[in-house]
Amino acid sequence: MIVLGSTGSIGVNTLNIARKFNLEVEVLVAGKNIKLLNEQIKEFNPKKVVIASSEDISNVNHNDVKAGETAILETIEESNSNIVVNALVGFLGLRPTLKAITCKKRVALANKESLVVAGKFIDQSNLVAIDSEHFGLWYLIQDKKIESLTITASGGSFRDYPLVKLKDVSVKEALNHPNWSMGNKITIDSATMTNKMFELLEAKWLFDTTNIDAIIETKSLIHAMVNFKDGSTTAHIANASMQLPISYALLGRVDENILQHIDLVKIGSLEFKQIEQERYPIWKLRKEILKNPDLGVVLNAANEVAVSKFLNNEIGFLDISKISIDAINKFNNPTINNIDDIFELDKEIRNYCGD
Ligand SMILES: NC(=O)C1=CN([C@@H]2O[C@H](COP(=O)(O)OP(=O)(O)OC[C@H]3O[C@@H](n4cnc5c(N)ncnc54)[C@H](OP(=O)(O)O)[C@@H]3O)[C@@H](O)[C@H]2O)C=CC1
Ligand SMILES: CC(=O)[C@@H](O)[C@H](O)COP(=O)(O)O
Ligand SMILES: [Mn+2]
Repeated sequence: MIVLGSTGSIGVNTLNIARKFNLEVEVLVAGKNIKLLNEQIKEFNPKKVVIASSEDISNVNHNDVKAGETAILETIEESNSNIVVNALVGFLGLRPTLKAITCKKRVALANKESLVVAGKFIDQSNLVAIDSEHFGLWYLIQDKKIESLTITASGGSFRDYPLVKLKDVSVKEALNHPNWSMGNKITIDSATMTNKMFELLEAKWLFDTTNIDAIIETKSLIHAMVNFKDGSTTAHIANASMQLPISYALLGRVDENILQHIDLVKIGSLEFKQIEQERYPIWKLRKEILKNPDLGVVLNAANEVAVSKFLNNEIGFLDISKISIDAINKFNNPTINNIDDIFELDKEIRNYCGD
């Protein structure tokens, strides 16, 4: 397989599954974490390696190392592997997703931003999403009449903070997710609830419905629920680990044990809450965005600029959602007729948001 983003949270979990099931790793793609990449090279012996910047090539212990986005695309094209795990973060993941599809490879897609911005142009016939909630939905959906889908949110790092404190929170506090250990960008997206907005769009494209909502389940043990026409609701319950969704994406079917079952008696109780707009202002956009999914391009670009500024201590936490909402108000009716329009609009919005 090809692992794009091998040194990240999903990348490392993917390699844990590759180790467990003895899967061959043909290509590793990473960014700046050369130390971890070298350890992965030693263990998995890939044929090719691609990194973000040519400056780091001499530090990589491999004789076939290339750098940059074009090298990622060429390497996908030249590889023999049938499966591409896309665990890159952000808009950067879109071109590799499109390339892997064009090359008729199976795409194990953690890079949800690909679907958020370009869902309507993405051929899903050989694509599996790696996202805990969507895995849960897939697991639950059966051949019965469905009324609606529900995904859960943890509520993120500031779920229990007094609202008045939110304007002064630090980057360190924002990166302290209550239940999941993930990369920085998605952890901030969880804290603003933008991750859940992305996931509604992701679900819209994956399951072809806008009859989908989210609620907070504070322990992240229930990942998704399906409400059937007959009045029953089923829930997907599993420990908070990405190893199960990744295993299914890589293997198709899993009969071995991957996770420990949850001991409900030990857990004792679960708590559910509404997603409140006062704490998560981005949630005001929910109906508008589901009605016009092309707005995913606007939300994604503005959010990427804002999250990067926040992580660099250039703006406060509450400014992230303000920047996204402002961009949605400004570009409220985008025209997207083809994939090139997405790249154009993405650039325009980044400019507008001061990238
Ligand atoms: N983490 C999770 O549990 C979940 C994540 N996702 C989605 O999966 C995707 C990945 O998330 P996550 O693993 O948390 O993110 P991380 O930030 O942990 O990992 C991102 C990976 O991309 C690499 N990378 C970044 N920039 C470049 C570049 N220019 N060229 C090559 N490689 C690059 C990083 O390299 P390096 O670190 O070496 O710089 C790292 O390997 C996101 O879209 C996220 O929304 C979805 C569900 C759950
Ligand atoms: C693990 C996973 O799928 C993440 O997308 C997770 O859902 C993030 O947590 P939040 O529920 O806080 O957004
Ligand atoms: Mn998720």
